Amino acid sequence: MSASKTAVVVVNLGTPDAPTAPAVRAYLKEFLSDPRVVEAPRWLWFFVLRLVVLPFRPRRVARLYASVWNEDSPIREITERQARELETRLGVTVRYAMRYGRPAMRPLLDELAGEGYDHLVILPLYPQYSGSTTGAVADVVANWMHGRRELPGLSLIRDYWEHPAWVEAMADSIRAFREQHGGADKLVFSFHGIPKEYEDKGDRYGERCRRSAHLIAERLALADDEWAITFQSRFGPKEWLQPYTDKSLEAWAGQGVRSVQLVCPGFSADCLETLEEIDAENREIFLGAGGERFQYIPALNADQGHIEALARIVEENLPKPS
Ligand SMILES: C=CC1=C(C)c2cc3[nH]c(cc4nc(cc5[nH]c(cc1n2)c(C)c5CCC(=O)O)C(CCC(=O)O)=C4C)c(C)c3C=C
Ligand SMILES: [Fe+2]
Ligand SMILES: [Fe+2]
Repeated sequence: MSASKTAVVVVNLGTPDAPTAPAVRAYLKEFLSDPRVVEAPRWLWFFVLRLVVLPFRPRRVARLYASVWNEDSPIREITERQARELETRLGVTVRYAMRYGRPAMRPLLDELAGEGYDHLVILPLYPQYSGSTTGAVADVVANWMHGRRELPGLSLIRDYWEHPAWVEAMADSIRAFREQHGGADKLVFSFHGIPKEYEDKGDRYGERCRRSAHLIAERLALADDEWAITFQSRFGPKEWLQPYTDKSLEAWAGQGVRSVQLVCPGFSADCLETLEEIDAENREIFLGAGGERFQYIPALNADQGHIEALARIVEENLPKPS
């Protein structure tokens, strides 16, 4: 047999095709129907999704998407650039897909198999593993493999929050921002939340986020009172991981914290959740509650330091030459 032919597949969460209510509705229907994302009893969620969420949320969310949309959705534009730059750096085929919406994972896996790739390195672009994100990417790969006669070799990069190259890239990016703009009373590490119940049932995502922030803060030699961890993006009436980003900002402003810098180390690309929820909504909350200066430190996106870190992480997962 000839030497193995490897492709890297980078995957991010997903996004609608357009910033319009019908496109957002189609996207949210696919996304929120995944039991990895919403674990409510199926029969109950079937009705709540169709009668409560999908008739109302898409119109509001489409407006938010429109406020951050460029030629395309930022998360798709950035993921595409990341894949292109990673391919140049690695000298190995790198393609990208979205877990929900387009470009979808399954047709890409079919295409790669058809092109004779017999080893796939799957890199979900979530530094901290959660069943609701990376687990959902793994499901697609597992379902795709089910029943196939010829299987490729497979490396699934489960997470990389502890990898020194990634920690260093995060710290370098924060340091560079602070060298240019100065510091703030508080540096806030804001992570996307998950329902508290998922943690109670064994998802250790929250612990990974906390340890992740500690590693970055340690690298920046920050004192304990100079930084904090919060969780954003609550959805639905149940409790999510705490402390909440919006409530914390409000409370700090009331306690005399004048300036904050927010960074979101769980997001490898800027998207609706960082550009709108953090940089617009939470900015307004903090300044409205008496804060004086709010700065958002962008995600690592396609920065050279990020590409270099991802390349090193992938290299450790490439098959050894025979
Ligand atoms: C309802 C449950 C949700 C869970 C659990 C969840 C986990 C989770 N999500 C991300 C990353 C992203 N989420 C994004 C958008 C988004 N997330 C949810 C819900 C859950 N997320 C919704 C409903 C939406 C869509 C917007 C909205 O209707 O409010 C995005 C942005 C995508 C974009 O198009 O820009 C990202 C990225 C993580 C990391 C995570 C758990 C670890
Ligand atoms: Fe989300
Ligand atoms: Fe959000």
